[in-house]
Amino acid sequence: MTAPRLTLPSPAKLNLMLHILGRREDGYHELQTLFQFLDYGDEITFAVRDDGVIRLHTEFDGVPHDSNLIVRAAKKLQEQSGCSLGIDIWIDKILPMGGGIGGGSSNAATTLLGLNHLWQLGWDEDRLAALGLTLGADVPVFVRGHAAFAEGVGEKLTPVEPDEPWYVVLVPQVAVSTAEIFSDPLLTRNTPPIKVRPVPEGNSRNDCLPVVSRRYPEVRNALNLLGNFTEAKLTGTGSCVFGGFPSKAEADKVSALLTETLTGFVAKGSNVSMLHRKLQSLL
Ligand SMILES: C[C@](O)(CO)[C@H](O)COP(=O)(O)OP(=O)(O)OC[C@H]1O[C@@H](n2ccc(N)nc2=O)[C@H](O)[C@@H]1O
Ligand SMILES: Nc1ncnc2c1ncn2[C@@H]1O[C@H](COP(=O)(O)OP(=O)(O)OP(=O)(O)O)[C@@H](O)[C@H]1O
Repeated sequence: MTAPRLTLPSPAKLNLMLHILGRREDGYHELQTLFQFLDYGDEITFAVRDDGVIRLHTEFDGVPHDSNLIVRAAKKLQEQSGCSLGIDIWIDKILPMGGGIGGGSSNAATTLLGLNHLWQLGWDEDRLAALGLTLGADVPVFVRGHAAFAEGVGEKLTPVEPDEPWYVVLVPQVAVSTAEIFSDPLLTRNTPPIKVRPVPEGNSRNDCLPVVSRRYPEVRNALNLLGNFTEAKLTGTGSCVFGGFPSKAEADKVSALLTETLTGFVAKGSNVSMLHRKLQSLL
Protein backbone atom coordinates (compact mmCIF):
# COMPACT_ATOMS: atom_id res chain seq x y z
CA MET A 1 0.00 0.00 0.00
CA THR A 2 1.42 3.46 -0.86
CA ALA A 3 1.57 5.99 1.96
CA PRO A 4 -0.86 8.92 1.76
CA ARG A 5 0.71 12.12 0.46
CA LEU A 6 0.35 15.62 1.83
CA THR A 7 1.22 18.69 -0.25
CA LEU A 8 1.81 21.97 1.59
CA PRO A 9 2.68 25.48 0.41
CA SER A 10 6.00 27.12 1.33
CA PRO A 11 5.43 30.84 0.79
CA ALA A 12 7.91 33.66 0.23
CA LYS A 13 8.32 36.60 2.60
CA LEU A 14 9.18 40.24 2.11
CA ASN A 15 11.00 42.53 4.53
CA LEU A 16 8.88 45.70 4.28
CA MET A 17 11.64 47.54 6.19
CA LEU A 18 14.92 46.41 7.74
CA HIS A 19 17.00 48.37 10.23
CA ILE A 20 20.34 47.15 11.58
CA LEU A 21 20.84 48.28 15.16
CA GLY A 22 24.17 46.68 16.03
CA ARG A 23 26.37 43.63 15.96
CA ARG A 24 26.32 40.99 18.71
CA GLU A 25 29.40 39.24 20.11
CA ASP A 26 28.62 36.12 18.03
CA GLY A 27 28.78 38.20 14.82
CA TYR A 28 25.00 38.17 14.23
CA HIS A 29 23.25 41.50 13.79
CA GLU A 30 20.44 42.93 15.89
CA LEU A 31 17.63 43.91 13.54
CA GLN A 32 14.23 45.51 13.44
CA THR A 33 12.27 44.30 10.46
CA LEU A 34 8.70 43.92 9.26
CA PHE A 35 7.85 40.56 7.72
CA GLN A 36 4.89 39.99 5.42
CA PHE A 37 4.16 36.83 3.43
CA LEU A 38 3.35 36.50 -0.25
CA ASP A 39 0.67 34.24 -1.69
CA TYR A 40 3.42 32.80 -3.84
CA GLY A 41 5.87 30.02 -3.15
CA ASP A 42 7.09 26.46 -3.45
CA GLU A 43 5.00 23.35 -2.87
CA ILE A 44 6.38 20.47 -0.80
CA THR A 45 4.93 16.96 -0.91
CA PHE A 46 5.46 14.52 1.96
CA ALA A 47 4.80 10.77 2.26
CA VAL A 48 5.48 8.99 5.56
CA ARG A 49 7.85 5.98 5.58
CA ASP A 50 7.94 3.50 8.41
CA ASP A 51 11.68 2.73 8.18
CA GLY A 52 12.96 6.04 9.63
CA VAL A 53 14.72 7.10 6.40
CA ILE A 54 14.57 10.80 5.44
CA ARG A 55 14.85 11.24 1.69
CA LEU A 56 14.47 14.36 -0.44
CA HIS A 57 13.88 13.16 -4.00
CA THR A 58 14.22 16.53 -5.77
CA GLU A 59 17.77 17.58 -6.60
CA PHE A 60 18.96 21.16 -6.02
CA ASP A 61 21.79 22.70 -8.05
CA GLY A 62 24.73 23.29 -5.70
CA VAL A 63 23.00 22.09 -2.52
CA PRO A 64 23.99 18.57 -1.41
CA HIS A 65 21.15 16.39 -0.06
CA ASP A 66 22.21 16.52 3.59
CA SER A 67 22.83 20.31 3.54
CA ASN A 68 19.36 21.07 2.24
CA LEU A 69 17.35 22.94 4.86
CA ILE A 70 14.43 20.58 4.21
CA VAL A 71 16.52 17.55 5.14
CA ARG A 72 18.23 19.33 8.04
CA ALA A 73 14.84 20.38 9.46
CA ALA A 74 13.44 16.85 9.12
CA LYS A 75 16.51 15.23 10.74
CA LYS A 76 16.56 17.65 13.67
CA LEU A 77 12.87 17.13 14.34
CA GLN A 78 13.26 13.37 14.12
CA GLU A 79 16.26 13.38 16.51
CA GLN A 80 14.72 15.73 19.04
CA SER A 81 11.30 14.04 19.08
CA GLY A 82 12.68 10.49 19.04
CA CYS A 83 10.24 9.66 16.23
CA SER A 84 10.93 6.32 14.51
CA LEU A 85 9.07 7.24 11.29
CA GLY A 86 10.79 8.57 8.15
CA ILE A 87 9.67 10.67 5.19
CA ASP A 88 9.85 10.89 1.40
CA ILE A 89 9.87 14.51 0.18
CA TRP A 90 9.46 16.18 -3.22
CA ILE A 91 9.49 19.93 -3.88
CA ASP A 92 8.19 22.03 -6.72
CA LYS A 93 10.75 24.86 -6.36
CA ILE A 94 9.85 28.23 -7.85
CA LEU A 95 11.43 30.61 -5.30
CA PRO A 96 14.87 31.89 -6.31
CA MET A 97 17.76 30.96 -4.02
CA GLY A 98 19.60 33.88 -2.46
CA GLY A 99 16.71 36.16 -3.38
CA GLY A 100 15.99 37.54 0.10
CA ILE A 101 12.48 36.13 -0.06
CA GLY A 102 13.28 33.40 2.42
CA GLY A 103 12.94 30.30 0.24
CA GLY A 104 15.22 28.05 2.28
CA SER A 105 13.82 29.23 5.62
CA SER A 106 10.26 28.79 4.42
CA ASN A 107 11.03 25.27 3.16
CA ALA A 108 12.46 24.43 6.60
CA ALA A 109 9.34 25.75 8.37
CA THR A 110 6.94 23.92 6.03
CA THR A 111 8.90 20.74 6.72
CA LEU A 112 8.71 21.24 10.51
CA LEU A 113 4.97 21.92 10.47
CA GLY A 114 4.23 19.21 7.89
CA LEU A 115 6.13 16.52 9.80
CA ASN A 116 4.70 17.61 13.15
CA HIS A 117 1.29 16.95 11.56
CA LEU A 118 2.13 13.71 9.71
CA TRP A 119 4.22 12.16 12.49
CA GLN A 120 1.57 13.29 15.01
CA LEU A 121 4.17 14.74 17.36
CA GLY A 122 1.90 17.31 18.99
CA TRP A 123 4.70 19.89 19.31
CA ASP A 124 3.44 23.43 19.94
CA GLU A 125 4.48 26.45 17.87
CA ASP A 126 6.94 27.73 20.54
CA ARG A 127 8.92 24.50 20.41
CA LEU A 128 8.88 24.34 16.60
CA ALA A 129 9.95 28.01 16.34
CA ALA A 130 12.84 27.43 18.79
CA LEU A 131 14.05 24.46 16.75
CA GLY A 132 13.57 26.54 13.57
CA LEU A 133 15.80 29.32 14.92
CA THR A 134 18.71 26.84 15.10
CA LEU A 135 18.30 26.39 11.31
CA GLY A 136 18.12 30.07 10.36
CA ALA A 137 17.10 33.50 11.65
CA ASP A 138 14.10 33.68 9.30
CA VAL A 139 12.61 30.28 10.14
CA PRO A 140 10.56 31.29 13.25
CA VAL A 141 8.33 33.78 11.41
CA PHE A 142 7.43 31.11 8.85
CA VAL A 143 6.63 28.69 11.70
CA ARG A 144 4.34 31.28 13.36
CA GLY A 145 2.69 32.18 10.07
CA HIS A 146 1.66 35.75 10.88
CA ALA A 147 3.04 39.05 9.54
CA ALA A 148 5.29 40.39 12.28
CA PHE A 149 7.54 43.12 13.55
CA ALA A 150 10.74 41.26 14.37
CA GLU A 151 13.56 42.13 16.72
CA GLY A 152 16.69 40.38 17.96
CA VAL A 153 18.05 38.45 14.99
CA GLY A 154 14.47 38.04 13.80
CA GLU A 155 13.17 35.72 16.52
CA LYS A 156 11.32 38.20 18.79
CA LEU A 157 8.06 38.51 16.91
CA THR A 158 5.12 40.81 17.43
CA PRO A 159 2.15 40.13 15.11
CA VAL A 160 1.15 43.11 12.95
CA GLU A 161 -1.50 43.88 10.31
CA PRO A 162 0.04 45.93 7.50
CA ASP A 163 -1.94 46.62 4.30
CA GLU A 164 -1.99 43.69 1.88
CA PRO A 165 -1.24 45.24 -1.51
CA TRP A 166 -0.36 43.50 -4.74
CA TYR A 167 3.38 43.41 -5.27
CA VAL A 168 5.57 43.36 -8.34
CA VAL A 169 8.67 41.39 -7.36
CA LEU A 170 11.68 41.58 -9.66
CA VAL A 171 14.24 38.77 -9.49
CA PRO A 172 17.67 39.97 -10.66
CA GLN A 173 19.62 36.97 -11.89
CA VAL A 174 22.23 37.07 -9.13
CA ALA A 175 22.31 35.21 -5.81
CA VAL A 176 23.30 37.52 -2.96
CA SER A 177 25.10 35.88 -0.04
CA THR A 178 23.52 37.08 3.23
CA ALA A 179 26.77 36.44 5.12
CA GLU A 180 28.73 38.55 2.62
CA ILE A 181 26.43 41.56 3.01
CA PHE A 182 26.45 41.33 6.82
CA SER A 183 30.25 41.29 6.82
CA ASP A 184 30.67 44.36 4.56
CA PRO A 185 32.55 47.08 6.50
CA LEU A 186 30.38 49.77 4.90
CA LEU A 187 27.10 48.34 6.21
CA THR A 188 25.08 50.73 8.41
CA ARG A 189 25.00 49.06 11.84
CA ASN A 190 23.90 51.88 14.13
CA THR A 191 20.31 52.74 13.26
CA PRO A 192 18.53 53.86 16.46
CA PRO A 193 15.77 51.46 17.55
CA ILE A 194 12.17 52.34 16.76
CA LYS A 195 10.37 52.43 20.10
CA VAL A 196 6.81 53.22 19.07
CA ARG A 197 4.29 50.76 17.65
CA PRO A 198 3.04 50.39 15.02
CA VAL A 199 6.14 51.31 13.01
CA PRO A 200 5.67 54.97 12.01
CA GLU A 201 5.28 55.94 8.35
CA GLY A 202 8.55 56.90 6.71
CA ASN A 203 10.55 54.12 8.40
CA SER A 204 10.53 51.76 5.46
CA ARG A 205 14.25 51.90 4.75
CA ASN A 206 16.34 48.76 4.28
CA ASP A 207 19.84 49.34 5.71
CA CYS A 208 21.29 46.66 3.42
CA LEU A 209 20.28 48.52 0.25
CA PRO A 210 23.33 50.81 -0.21
CA VAL A 211 25.80 47.92 0.17
CA VAL A 212 23.81 45.52 -2.03
CA SER A 213 23.23 48.03 -4.82
CA ARG A 214 26.90 49.01 -4.82
CA ARG A 215 28.02 45.38 -5.12
CA TYR A 216 25.34 44.20 -7.57
CA PRO A 217 24.60 46.36 -10.66
CA GLU A 218 21.73 43.97 -11.55
CA VAL A 219 19.96 44.92 -8.30
CA ARG A 220 20.63 48.62 -8.88
CA ASN A 221 19.12 48.33 -12.34
CA ALA A 222 15.98 46.58 -11.02
CA LEU A 223 15.52 49.27 -8.33
CA ASN A 224 15.81 52.02 -10.94
CA LEU A 225 13.36 50.39 -13.34
CA LEU A 226 10.67 49.62 -10.76
CA GLY A 227 11.30 53.02 -9.17
CA ASN A 228 9.79 54.61 -12.30
CA PHE A 229 6.37 53.28 -11.21
CA THR A 230 6.36 53.10 -7.40
CA GLU A 231 8.65 53.13 -4.36
CA ALA A 232 11.06 50.27 -5.10
CA LYS A 233 12.49 48.38 -2.12
CA LEU A 234 14.97 45.62 -1.42
CA THR A 235 13.87 42.57 0.59
CA GLY A 236 16.32 41.14 3.13
CA THR A 237 19.80 41.23 1.65
CA GLY A 238 18.35 40.93 -1.87
CA SER A 239 18.58 40.18 -4.66
CA CYS A 240 14.80 40.64 -5.05
CA VAL A 241 13.29 44.07 -5.38
CA PHE A 242 9.60 44.84 -4.85
CA GLY A 243 6.97 47.55 -4.99
CA GLY A 244 3.31 47.64 -3.91
CA PHE A 245 0.22 48.47 -6.01
CA PRO A 246 -3.40 48.90 -4.96
CA SER A 247 -4.78 46.38 -7.48
CA LYS A 248 -3.74 43.26 -9.35
CA ALA A 249 -4.52 44.99 -12.64
CA GLU A 250 -2.00 47.77 -11.93
CA ALA A 251 0.66 45.34 -10.72
CA ASP A 252 0.12 43.15 -13.81
CA LYS A 253 0.47 46.18 -16.11
CA VAL A 254 3.80 47.25 -14.61
CA SER A 255 5.04 43.66 -14.44
CA ALA A 256 4.24 43.11 -18.13
CA LEU A 257 6.35 46.16 -19.05
CA LEU A 258 9.31 45.24 -16.82
CA THR A 259 9.42 41.51 -17.41
CA GLU A 260 10.17 42.12 -21.07
CA THR A 261 13.78 42.50 -19.89
CA LEU A 262 13.79 41.23 -16.30
CA THR A 263 12.48 38.15 -14.52
CA GLY A 264 9.72 38.80 -12.01
CA PHE A 265 6.25 37.94 -10.76
CA VAL A 266 3.12 39.48 -9.26
CA ALA A 267 1.80 38.28 -5.88
CA LYS A 268 -0.55 39.44 -3.15
CA GLY A 269 0.81 40.39 0.26
CA SER A 270 -0.69 38.28 3.00
CA ASN A 271 -0.69 38.65 6.79
CA VAL A 272 -1.58 35.00 7.33
CA SER A 273 0.74 32.57 5.61
CA MET A 274 -0.86 30.31 3.02
CA LEU A 275 0.82 27.38 4.82
CA HIS A 276 -1.20 28.12 7.95
CA ARG A 277 -4.39 28.60 5.95
CA LYS A 278 -3.87 25.16 4.40
CA LEU A 279 -3.01 23.50 7.74
CA GLN A 280 -6.10 25.07 9.31
CA SER A 281 -8.25 23.57 6.56
CA LEU A 282 -6.91 20.08 7.42
CA LEU A 283 -8.06 20.24 11.04
C1 LIG B 1 18.39 39.40 6.28
C2 LIG B 1 17.22 38.51 6.62
O1 LIG B 1 16.77 37.80 5.48
C3 LIG B 1 16.06 39.40 7.08
O2 LIG B 1 14.86 38.68 7.07
C4 LIG B 1 17.57 37.52 7.68
O3 LIG B 1 17.94 38.14 8.88
C5 LIG B 1 18.60 36.51 7.23
O4 LIG B 1 18.16 35.29 7.73
P1 LIG B 1 18.72 33.89 7.22
O5 LIG B 1 18.87 33.85 5.75
O6 LIG B 1 17.87 32.85 7.90
O7 LIG B 1 20.15 33.98 7.82
P2 LIG B 1 21.03 32.89 8.50
O8 LIG B 1 21.14 31.69 7.63
O9 LIG B 1 20.62 32.75 9.93
O10 LIG B 1 22.43 33.70 8.46
C6 LIG B 1 23.27 33.80 7.35
C7 LIG B 1 24.45 34.70 7.73
O11 LIG B 1 24.04 36.07 7.74
C8 LIG B 1 24.58 36.77 8.85
N1 LIG B 1 23.48 37.30 9.68
C9 LIG B 1 22.22 36.83 9.53
C10 LIG B 1 21.18 37.33 10.27
C11 LIG B 1 21.47 38.34 11.21
N2 LIG B 1 20.50 38.87 11.96
N3 LIG B 1 22.72 38.79 11.36
C12 LIG B 1 23.75 38.30 10.61
O12 LIG B 1 24.87 38.72 10.75
C13 LIG B 1 25.47 35.80 9.58
O13 LIG B 1 26.76 35.99 9.09
C14 LIG B 1 24.99 34.44 9.12
O14 LIG B 1 26.02 33.50 9.08
N1 LIG C 1 15.56 24.17 0.59
C1 LIG C 1 16.38 25.17 0.25
N2 LIG C 1 15.94 26.16 -0.53
C2 LIG C 1 16.75 27.18 -0.86
N3 LIG C 1 18.02 27.31 -0.47
C3 LIG C 1 18.52 26.35 0.32
C4 LIG C 1 17.71 25.25 0.71
N4 LIG C 1 18.48 24.46 1.48
C5 LIG C 1 19.68 25.04 1.57
N5 LIG C 1 19.72 26.18 0.88
C6 LIG C 1 20.90 27.09 0.79
O1 LIG C 1 20.56 28.32 1.45
C7 LIG C 1 20.98 29.46 0.68
C8 LIG C 1 20.02 30.63 0.93
O2 LIG C 1 18.80 30.29 0.38
P1 LIG C 1 17.46 31.13 0.54
O3 LIG C 1 16.61 30.79 -0.63
O4 LIG C 1 16.87 30.92 1.87
O5 LIG C 1 18.02 32.60 0.41
P2 LIG C 1 17.34 33.93 0.70
O6 LIG C 1 16.05 34.00 -0.05
O7 LIG C 1 18.35 34.98 0.45
O8 LIG C 1 17.00 33.83 2.23
P3 LIG C 1 16.82 34.94 3.33
O9 LIG C 1 15.80 35.89 2.88
O10 LIG C 1 16.34 34.08 4.48
O11 LIG C 1 18.19 35.53 3.51
C9 LIG C 1 20.95 28.94 -0.77
O12 LIG C 1 21.87 29.64 -1.56
C10 LIG C 1 21.30 27.48 -0.63
O13 LIG C 1 22.70 27.29 -0.72
